[in-house]
Amino acid sequence: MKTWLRELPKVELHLHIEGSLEPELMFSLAARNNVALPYDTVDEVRTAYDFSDLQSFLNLYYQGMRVLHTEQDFHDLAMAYFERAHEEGVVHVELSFDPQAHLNRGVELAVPFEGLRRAMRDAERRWGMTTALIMSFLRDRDASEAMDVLERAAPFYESIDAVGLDSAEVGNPPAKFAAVFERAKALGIPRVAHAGEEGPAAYISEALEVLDICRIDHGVACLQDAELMACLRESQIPLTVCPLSNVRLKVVPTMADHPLPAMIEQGVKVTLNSDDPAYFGGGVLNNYLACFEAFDWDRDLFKQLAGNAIEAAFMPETRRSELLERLSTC
Ligand code: HPA
Ligand SMILES: [Zn+2]
Repeated sequence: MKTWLRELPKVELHLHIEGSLEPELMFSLAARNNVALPYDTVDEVRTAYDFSDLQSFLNLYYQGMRVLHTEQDFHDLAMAYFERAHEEGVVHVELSFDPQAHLNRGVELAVPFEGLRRAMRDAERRWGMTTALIMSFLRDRDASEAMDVLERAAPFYESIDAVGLDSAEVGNPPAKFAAVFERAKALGIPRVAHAGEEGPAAYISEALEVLDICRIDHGVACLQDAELMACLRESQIPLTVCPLSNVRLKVVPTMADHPLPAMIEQGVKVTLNSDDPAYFGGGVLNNYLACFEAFDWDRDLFKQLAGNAIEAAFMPETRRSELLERLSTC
């Protein structure tokens, strides 16, 4: 099954590229850019990755990304991830990044855009891997800052496949960003948002109603609300679920407690993703394997989930047909 899962053509829809920064690369970029780290060894970094909730993770996530300064740094970060993903049988990656977390420490918008875009072109050339780019807003900062970033990103609109919403959820409901998402819609940019990770089911409903999103990131709180469940079942809006992330951030106590089986049983369109692979125990394949170990799912179910991700992806229809065809022969 492990070999079969590796060979299954997998699509990743929920990946924070800054969360793919492995400690080894963190040290080499720190040396390259003369950034002091509060750790002496790679092992010390890994030991620090013991989180009690989303905020305790975010503190280290924002600290770690301070080693990223140049276009080349963002390129190298993304290429290192694409190479690992390729080895895991991932054929399409939708990576999100947090421009505000870089702007706020003096790294201009063009730096991540150009570094990531170059890596995306290189991944396509080297492995035939297709990719999409999601520009995410930090929900724990003012909406006016997000609006400003959206306007300043005008030279890069051709490079943006969607906008997203991430960071500390509780107390920062989707409606706070209504105007920003309305502006993105007017610009013709698709929209996704984290909702129902640590926050309540009401945030998922609000994100759907107020932000007019086409995908929900996480969404694991949906079972709290029967009306929302009926809406998710009928609309078949995709949810990008990240099971290992949910365990590491104590959204659920263990894999065995994860709501994924109940969500699938009740007809919700779910996909499996890694979120922040360097911090949460691995990439997409490890998330598939963890589900196999916890739930003993059969090949048909994994094919259904991989197919959901292909259907939910931002990709040309020719590529979608090609991947669905490949999946059907697995
Ligand atoms: O898991 C996450 N949740 C919210 N924001 C994030 N930003 C990076 N990872 C995450
Ligand atoms: Zn996320």
